[in-house]
Amino acid sequence: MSSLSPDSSVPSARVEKERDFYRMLLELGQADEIDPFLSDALALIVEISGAIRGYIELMFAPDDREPAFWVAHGCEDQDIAKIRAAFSRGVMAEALATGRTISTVSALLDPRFRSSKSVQQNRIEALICAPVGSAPPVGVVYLQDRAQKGPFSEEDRRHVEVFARHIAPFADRLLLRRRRSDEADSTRLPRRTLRADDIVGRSRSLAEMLAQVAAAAPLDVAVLLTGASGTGKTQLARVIHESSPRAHGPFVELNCAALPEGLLESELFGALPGAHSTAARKIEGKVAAAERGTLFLDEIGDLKPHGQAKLLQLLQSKEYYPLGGTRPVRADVRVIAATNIDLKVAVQRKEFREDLLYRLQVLPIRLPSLTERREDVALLSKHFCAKTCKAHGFSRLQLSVDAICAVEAAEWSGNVRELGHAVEAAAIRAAAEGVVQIERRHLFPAAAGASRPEKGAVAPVEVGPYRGLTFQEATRRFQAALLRDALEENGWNVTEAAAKLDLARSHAYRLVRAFDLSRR
Ligand SMILES: Nc1ncnc2c1ncn2[C@@H]1O[C@H](COP(=O)(O)OP(=O)(O)OP(=O)(O)O)[C@@H](O)[C@H]1O
Repeated sequence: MSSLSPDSSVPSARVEKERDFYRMLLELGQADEIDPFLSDALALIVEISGAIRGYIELMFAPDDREPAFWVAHGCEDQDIAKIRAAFSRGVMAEALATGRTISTVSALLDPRFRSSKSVQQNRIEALICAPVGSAPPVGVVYLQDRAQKGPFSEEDRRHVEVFARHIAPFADRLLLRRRRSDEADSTRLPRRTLRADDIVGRSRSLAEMLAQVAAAAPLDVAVLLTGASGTGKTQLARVIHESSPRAHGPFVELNCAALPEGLLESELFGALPGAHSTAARKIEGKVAAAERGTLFLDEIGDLKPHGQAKLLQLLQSKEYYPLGGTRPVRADVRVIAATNIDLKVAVQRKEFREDLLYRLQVLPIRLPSLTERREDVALLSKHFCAKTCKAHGFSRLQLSVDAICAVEAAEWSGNVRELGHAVEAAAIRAAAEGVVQIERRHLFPAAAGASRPEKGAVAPVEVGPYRGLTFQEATRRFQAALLRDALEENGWNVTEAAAKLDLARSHAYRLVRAFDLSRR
C-alpha cells in the first residue's frame, strides 16, 4: 500500500489525517441539526486542506439572487453581502453550471477568471470550488487562499470532492426543511418590503403587525407604537426608519421620561448662545439632528404639558424656535412615538392632550405581547442564545429540547426583553459548566436570585428585615432597596439599572422619584 511507511505497518501522517477526516465526517453526520453540522463540517475541510477561508452556499434555484443557506469560515465580517463579494462569483457560477470542480493556482493569472472584478479586487490566488449535489447542483463548497504558499494539491481536491458528496444529502434535507418552513411563515409577505431581518418570529399576530408596518413605512406620516414594555417598540421604530425613504437620513432617539421638564425645549429644539446659563455655545437640538431622517420619541406618555404643547406646535407647523431664537426654523423630520401606557386613558385623566394624540397616531401600531405570540418563544430563545454566544465568544451552545419546552411553558408577562435576559443568563451558566447544551436547570435554577421562576414557583427571599411591617410597607421598602442597589451598582445610571432589573425606564424614573432616592 503506497500510503504506508515503507519500513513498518505504521500509517503515514497523510493516512492518519485522512482517517481523522473521514471519522470526523461520520461523527458530524450524526448531528440532528443540519445548520451547525454544516458549519462544523466546513471548519473541518478548511483545516484539512490548509485553506484560510471557506464558504458553503446553497440555493433553492440556480438563478436565485440570494442563497437559501450560507456559512463562512475564516471571515470576520458577518454581512453576507460582504462575504459574498470577497469570493469569486464567476468561479461559483461556473462550478454550478458545469457541475464540475474548479481549481486554480492563481485566479489572478488564470485567463478564465482574471478579468472578474471580485478576483481583481480581492487579489484571489489559489482556490477550489466543488459543486454540491448533481443534476443540477444545489450549491458549492468553496475554499480560498492557503496558509502556506502554493496551490491546493490533488489530494486537497479529492478531499473537497468527497466532502461535497458527503454533505449533499444534508444539503437536500436542509433546503427541503427551509422551503417548508418558509411556506409556513406567515410573516413572509410583509417582510419582503421591510428591512426586518432582526425581528424574529413567524406568528400570525406578528405577521399582522408587520403588514401594518409595511403599509406605514414608506409614507411620511407620524406613527404611534404602543405595547407593553420590552415588546420591541424601539427595534420596530428603527425598522420603520430603515424601510422608509428616509433610510439614508439620521435616526435620532429621545427618551421623554428621562428628560427634566426644564431641559425639554433645548434638548428638542436646541439653544442659541446665551439662551440659558449652560448655553455658552450654540446647542444642536434633536429635531435639527434628525433633519431629513426620523425622530423617535420614546415614552411619549411621560411628556409634560409644556413639552406636549411644543411638540404639537412642531407637528402642526413643521417649524420650531430654538431657545433664544426669534426666527422659526423649518423642520424636515418624521416623528415616530412610542408608549407603554394607554394614552386614551391619559387623555381622559387630562394628563395628555387629545389634539396631540390625534397628530401622533395618524397610524397607530400595537405590538403584540409575547402571550399573544407564544409560538415565537422557541425561535426567539434560539435567537437570543446565538446572540449571547456571539457576544461573549462562547462556542456554539444549543437549547435542549427539554429547555425549549420549559421556555415555551413559562410565563413571560409579554416581555421579549425578559426572555432575552433569561436565555442569556442560562447560556452563561451552561458555558461556565463547560456543557454544550442549555438545559432546563440553567434557565430556572432553584436557588434564590433565579431569573424567571417557572409558572407557580417563587424563589425564596430573606424576609428578616421586613418582618413586622405591613405587606405594602415591606414591599415598598424592598423595592426601594432593590432599586438603590441596582443604581449603586450601575453608577446611578437609571437606564442601566432599569435594564438590570428588567423595568421600563419610565417606571424606574417614577420609582426613583416616588422613593426619593438620591446618591448618598
Ligand atoms: N421580535 C423580536 N425579535 C428579536 N428581538 C426582539 C424582538 N422584540 C424585541 N426584541 C428585543 O427585546 C429587547 C427589547 O426591545 P425594545 O427595547 O425594542 O422594547 P421596547 O418596547 O422599546 O421597550 P421599552 O418600553 O422598555 O422601551 C431588545 O433587545 C430587542 O432587540
